[in-house]
Amino acid sequence: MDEVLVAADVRKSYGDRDALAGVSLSVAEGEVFGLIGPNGAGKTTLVRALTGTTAVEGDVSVLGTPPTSVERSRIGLLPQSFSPASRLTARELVAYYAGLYDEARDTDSVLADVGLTGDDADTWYEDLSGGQQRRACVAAALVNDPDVLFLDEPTTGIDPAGRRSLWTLLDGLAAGGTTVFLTSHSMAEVERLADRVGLLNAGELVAVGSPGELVAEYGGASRLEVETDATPDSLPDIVRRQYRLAARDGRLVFEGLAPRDIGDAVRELESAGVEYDALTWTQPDLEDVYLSLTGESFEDGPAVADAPMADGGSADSDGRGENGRDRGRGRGGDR
Ligand SMILES: Nc1ncnc2c1ncn2[C@@H]1O[C@H](COP(=O)(O)OP(=O)(O)OP(=O)(O)O)[C@@H](O)[C@H]1O
Repeated sequence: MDEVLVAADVRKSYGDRDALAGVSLSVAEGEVFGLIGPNGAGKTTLVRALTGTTAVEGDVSVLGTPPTSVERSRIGLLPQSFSPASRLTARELVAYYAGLYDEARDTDSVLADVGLTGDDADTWYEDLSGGQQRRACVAAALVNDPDVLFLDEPTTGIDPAGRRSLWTLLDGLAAGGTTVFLTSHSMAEVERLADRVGLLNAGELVAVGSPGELVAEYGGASRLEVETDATPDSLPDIVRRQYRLAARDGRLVFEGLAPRDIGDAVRELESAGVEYDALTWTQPDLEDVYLSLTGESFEDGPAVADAPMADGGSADSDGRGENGRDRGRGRGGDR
């Protein structure tokens, strides 16, 4: 398969700060590549390097040529910060961008793809909600039916249903051969969409692989968490010898417990007279990979995942992301 995006030892510094400290990667045609990493890791700088909107050291090629030489109509870009004229309706905005290309998709059909129909399409940009504005911006990036689509945090501020419909849209585009380079703070989004994921930390790409590969390598083991006052020390020796036990966040944890062994572990607890309020079996996911490789925890603040974002995005109202996992408990230092 052809390599559509190639970065070789890309470096970018601002003063004495290295935004990119020698990043190399390649993305194949039709691949969805998800870039994750903490705030300030260099994700937007890498998108800018790949789109030729900032000068960098090292080699970058897009569709086989330097990014500044690629035919404009073949690239779609949704920057992280995009502030179109506020006194245009969503329809006028998309039509404006359509007019920049010799050939473009039908404005109404692109608006429908992002879920902006009826009155919303004829509402001034400044009067749309934050999520509707983001949808309009996604539509503007799609209108030229690009071969390569760069989306820098595309779903920020978009509600869960809107995110899912956008994910379906991106699935369809990738299936049709569009190469998608996506940055996101939503691990659920990246796990759901990306064929491969790169984790950028302090300007360095510290891991690249499919979500499954990364989870297998860095995600740690599955575990059973028991809400109880019991601690490992309070359990009989025979149980302590048989299981890898830990006490964490006020819970008793059976580390590395496979689903088929849950019943036996619970029977052991009951025969030891342990009282518990709840049991949760957890399989590691991309969030665990992120935490283990960045050393962050979700108690560190709103830097990651679906936590509230400065530009208007927000966590689901109960603080849980799309995968329903509790974001409130810090687990980064646990493994
Ligand atoms: N124009 C600039 N001038 C000076 N420093 C900059 C500039 N753009 C980025 N930086 C710095 O480069 C580093 C990487 O920034 P970048 O925006 O690429 O991070 P990011 O991973 O996209 O962050 P976020 O998740 O917050 O969007 C940061 O330390 C940032 O302060």
